[in-house]
Amino acid sequence: MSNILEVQSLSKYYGDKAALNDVSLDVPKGQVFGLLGPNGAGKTTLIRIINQIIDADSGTILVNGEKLKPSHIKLIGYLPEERGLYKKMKVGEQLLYFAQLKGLSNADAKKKVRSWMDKMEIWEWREKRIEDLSKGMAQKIQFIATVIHQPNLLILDEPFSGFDPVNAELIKNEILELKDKGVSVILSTHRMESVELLCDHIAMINKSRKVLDGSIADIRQQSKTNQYHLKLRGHLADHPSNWQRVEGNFGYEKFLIQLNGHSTNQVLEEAIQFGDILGFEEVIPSIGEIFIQRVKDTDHE
Ligand SMILES: Nc1ncnc2c1ncn2[C@@H]1O[C@H](COP(=O)(O)OP(=O)(O)OP(=O)(O)O)[C@@H](O)[C@H]1O
Repeated sequence: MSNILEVQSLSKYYGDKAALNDVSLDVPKGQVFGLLGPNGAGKTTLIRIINQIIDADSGTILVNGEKLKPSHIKLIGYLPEERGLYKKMKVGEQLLYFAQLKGLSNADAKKKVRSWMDKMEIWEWREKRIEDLSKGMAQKIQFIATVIHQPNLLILDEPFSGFDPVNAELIKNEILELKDKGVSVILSTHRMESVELLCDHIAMINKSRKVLDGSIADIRQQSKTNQYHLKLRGHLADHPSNWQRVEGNFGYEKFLIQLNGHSTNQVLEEAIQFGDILGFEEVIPSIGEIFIQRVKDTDHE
């Protein structure tokens, strides 16, 4: 599979403080790529360099195998964390303006504005000024402004902020629909449940360096620690000392068990003696848990 974006040994300093330190990553075509990291890690700096808002001190960026150049801006749709709409401008005019700015003809821009506004069921807002919209409504307009010119690469910085759960779901589905059409997406967010739902691949930056990179499936598999959850019916008067009780209500008890050289069958043979087994499954850390662990690990390195 080819990459839409390749970042090679990118560094950026503010004074003598590194915002990005020798960061390299490949964004595969047609995937949702999660760019994660704690506050101040360097994500926005990287995104701004890709969008040619600021320059790197060293390193290279390739878009579709070509060195980053001004004409690439039209291939990219960027939703910045700080939204930038003109407050006094009317919704319809504003979307037309953004579409034309990104190279669409007047006729094409009009068609696209109409179809996106219909799709999002907001055509009746076209005469409203941005300053008269709620935060969530304005976010919808900003999302349309980001995708209206049919970019090949979408860079979305916290795209769900300000949305209620219904609209967040709508935006999530739009992102997946765009992915189905072949659009590549870089998603930067602190919402780990969105990362699990949407991303195929993630990279994590901590303190200006890349500290994790891989497919979600591989990263979760590699983060396993040989632990299992065992659920038994009822209330147990006694249990082995190496079982850690993690939950117990509603007529069952749940334990965390570290295999420690035993096989899963051996654990189950022992468990049968304590009661009716309701469940037994491997503990696979969530991306949120992996994130926290990785930050702790690399903070101490
Ligand atoms: N214009 C600037 N001048 C000086 N330092 C800056 C500037 N922009 C960013 N930095 C510093 O660079 C580092 C990386 O910041 P950046 O905004 O890229 O982080 P981030 O990962 O996007 O964080 P967040 O999740 O909080 O948005 C931080 O230490 C920040 O203080």
